[in-house]
Amino acid sequence: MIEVSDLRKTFGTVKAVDGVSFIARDGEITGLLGPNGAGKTTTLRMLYTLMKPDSGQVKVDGIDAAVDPLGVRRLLGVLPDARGLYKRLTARENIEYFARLHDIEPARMRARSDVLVDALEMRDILDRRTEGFSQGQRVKTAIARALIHDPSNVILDEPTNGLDVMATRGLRQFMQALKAEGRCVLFSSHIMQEVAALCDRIVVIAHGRVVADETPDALRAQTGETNLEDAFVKIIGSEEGLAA
Ligand SMILES: Nc1ncnc2c1ncn2[C@@H]1O[C@H](COP(=O)(O)OP(=O)(O)OP(=O)(O)O)[C@@H](O)[C@H]1O
Repeated sequence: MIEVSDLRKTFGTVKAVDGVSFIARDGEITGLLGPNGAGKTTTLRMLYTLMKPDSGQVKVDGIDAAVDPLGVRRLLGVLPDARGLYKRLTARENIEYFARLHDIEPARMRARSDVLVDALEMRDILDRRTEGFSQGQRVKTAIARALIHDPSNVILDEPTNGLDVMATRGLRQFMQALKAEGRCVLFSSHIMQEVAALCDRIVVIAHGRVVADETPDALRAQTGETNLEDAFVKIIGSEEGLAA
């Protein structure tokens, strides 16, 4: 479980994250939804301890990220916005390198790698150097690498960015499987349909603030819109009105 309370981060005069609080629960998919520049990536970076918040608290499975950042990292599998593969290495080598960083013994690493490679349908690219990989192939490799230590919490920054329809479908099924395994899955997106199709809970973020935190059905009911995209526009629109 990931608990975020009153998280804040300012860059110069830009309040990128301005008091964000929410809970992402185990066995659920939580979507962080917001327009470009809303503060999603900055929020996620603070969650996975890449960036220090100005204030506020992040807890993963009860561990405070400010007190024990390494402990938190062990509990997280992260697909960062910069996928950051080692391009001279093959997909397999990228995955194995992360396994070694996590001190996973070889037999366990092979077993876990096999599960991920099959689930992500990436056996055909496993022994190719990642240089020249398509977006979808890069995302698959980065996800396999991120989950090699079997983390109970999974954070994915815009996972379907740049993926085609088939790759997106595959990734959605994969995320649903992670949920079915009881993991806490948190991902960011600016695409309403994607969030609607996947999430148990939607945290809408605009101008660095949470403007809604609901189930998809509650979001529709709250805004009086049956179409989630209209609901989203209404929420973001009214927030912009408030901010003006
Ligand atoms: N390192 C940085 N230095 C200066 N400003 C930053 C930095 N990182 C983010 N920002 C600013 O903070 C705000 C939030 O950015 P962020 O990347 O978190 O948004 P986002 O919701 O992830 O957007 P997108 O969907 O476009 O990726 C933006 O105004 C952005 O320009």
